[in-house]
Amino acid sequence: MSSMRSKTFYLFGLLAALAVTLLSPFLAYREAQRRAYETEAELALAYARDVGHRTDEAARQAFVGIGRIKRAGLTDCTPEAQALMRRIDLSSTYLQAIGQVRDGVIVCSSIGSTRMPLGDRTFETAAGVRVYLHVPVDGMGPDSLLGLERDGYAVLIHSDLPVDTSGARSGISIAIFHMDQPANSPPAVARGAVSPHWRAHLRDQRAVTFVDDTHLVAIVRSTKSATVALAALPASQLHEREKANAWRLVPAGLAAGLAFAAAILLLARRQMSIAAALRYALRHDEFFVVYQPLVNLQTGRLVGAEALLRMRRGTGELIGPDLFIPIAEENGLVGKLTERLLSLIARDIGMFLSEHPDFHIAVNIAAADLHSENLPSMLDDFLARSHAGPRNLVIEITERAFVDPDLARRTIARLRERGIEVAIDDFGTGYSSLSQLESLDLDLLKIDRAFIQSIGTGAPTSQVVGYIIAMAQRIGLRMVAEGIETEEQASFMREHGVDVAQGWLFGRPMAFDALEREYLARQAEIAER
Ligand SMILES: Nc1nc2c(ncn2[C@@H]2O[C@H](COP(=O)(O)O[C@H]3[C@@H](O)[C@H](n4cnc5c(=O)[nH]c(N)nc54)O[C@@H]3COP(=O)(O)O)[C@@H](O)[C@H]2O)c(=O)[nH]1
Repeated sequence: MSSMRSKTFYLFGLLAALAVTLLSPFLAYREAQRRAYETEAELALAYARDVGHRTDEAARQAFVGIGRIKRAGLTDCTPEAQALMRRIDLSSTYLQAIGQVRDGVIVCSSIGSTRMPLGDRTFETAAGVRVYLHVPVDGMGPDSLLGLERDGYAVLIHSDLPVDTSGARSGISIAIFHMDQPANSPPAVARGAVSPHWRAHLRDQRAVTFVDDTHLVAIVRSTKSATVALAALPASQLHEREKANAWRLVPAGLAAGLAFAAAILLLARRQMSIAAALRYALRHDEFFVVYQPLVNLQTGRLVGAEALLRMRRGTGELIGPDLFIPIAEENGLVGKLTERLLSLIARDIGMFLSEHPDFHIAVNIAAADLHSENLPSMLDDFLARSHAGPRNLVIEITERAFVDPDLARRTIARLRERGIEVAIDDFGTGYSSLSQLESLDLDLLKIDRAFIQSIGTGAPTSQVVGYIIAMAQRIGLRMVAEGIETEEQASFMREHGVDVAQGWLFGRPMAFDALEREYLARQAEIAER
């Protein structure tokens, strides 16, 4: 069953690796397309904005010019009026001519007294501006000049000026529409192929980009005049850029995908090989136990030790419980490990516990142990073999192991009936609430290392340790502070009424012989005081 689980895990790893390998070129290609679109659309928008600015500037010059003549009150084609028209014309960059209009004909202008018919009016804007898109002038094409007439005056603008974006991409199409032109009518001014239907894509937006069959189109609405400017790049240029991006990104994506897939496979294989190594280690006695001192913070006495399992492979490689306990749990091996742990402790300690009834060994058990019917009898066996009393043993259960609180409560009750004390380990890292904690009927609470390390740092979690202590005191739990590394942390705990501490300040996990020597040395030191 357990080897079945690791095989399933490996199979999942294999499938995940395959999916990543197949997906990565596809995702890289999508990314190449996205980036190409982003770059080309940005470029088209820049052209459209440039055309929009030119259009606004041309309109501004036209209406400022007309306004100046009107304000001067020079209504007839007097020499002063024509001189003013010339000055306006010369000082503007977009106007070809400005003149006075009568019945659709310029009767005099900045370029003289030659009469110039404006031709057929194309449309009239809501603001009362008459727009002539094809002003007929001898020697110029029909679409060369654009006329704008208001209040009896007109300006002529060369149609190329607003749409002449120098240095523009080859194949670019540019157009200007007036908002008052009927839908689907051709643009007011255009360069290159422009579909009248593109304008409808803008709807109520300020700017829009889209791709149709032939072009990538950008349309921008002016904030200053009732016009929209459009720039369209050939779709073939977009596809060229997609291809260029894809040549760079797809191999990189594939390489990253393969590396990721290899990492998944390696992890899956390692999981499988650790599971296999665990089974082998159980058969070939590759486990040993180290003991970390538990010290009374008031007296300095060594009151117990936490037993911590280690695995040393035949190659000498040391594997820590952080790695093998979760894999043992996944592979249904944790019960066997706990059994081995207890028998190793019994072998290490000999008669020590029976000779030191005040000393206890703290043993970690996993969720599966908590739910196992065998646990109490396993502990009874251990106590009997060690000639120890129930007070010589403390069971540490992590908060995360309480997956089934009712079952946990029953097991805890069975242990406490025997006189074995039970501690909640790593408190604060799970989701136990105060009421849950109370209902579990525990003896001890181990404050997690993470909270201890935040003491004196000013981090938000540094407050939490005070709340945990107050809560434990309120429900009558004794406390053990784990991971004490500095004198400051130890003093904090002492001052806050925490009885027992564990951590590198007092000693790292060690062999039982070393622990025994440490115990005797401390006892002698205390006796001498
Ligand atoms: N179910 C079982 N779980 C076990 C068993 N043996 C260990 N474990 C659990 O594995 C986790 C890692 O344990 P370990 O690598 O042994 O680390 C312990 C200490 O070495 C470490 N520690 C102690 N003091 C300090 C310190 O001052 N600084 C620091 N950085 N680390 C310190 O903490 C670990 C003990 O933690 P805890 O048990 O929460 O008191 C760990 O979760 C073990 O519980 C086993 O046999 N079965």
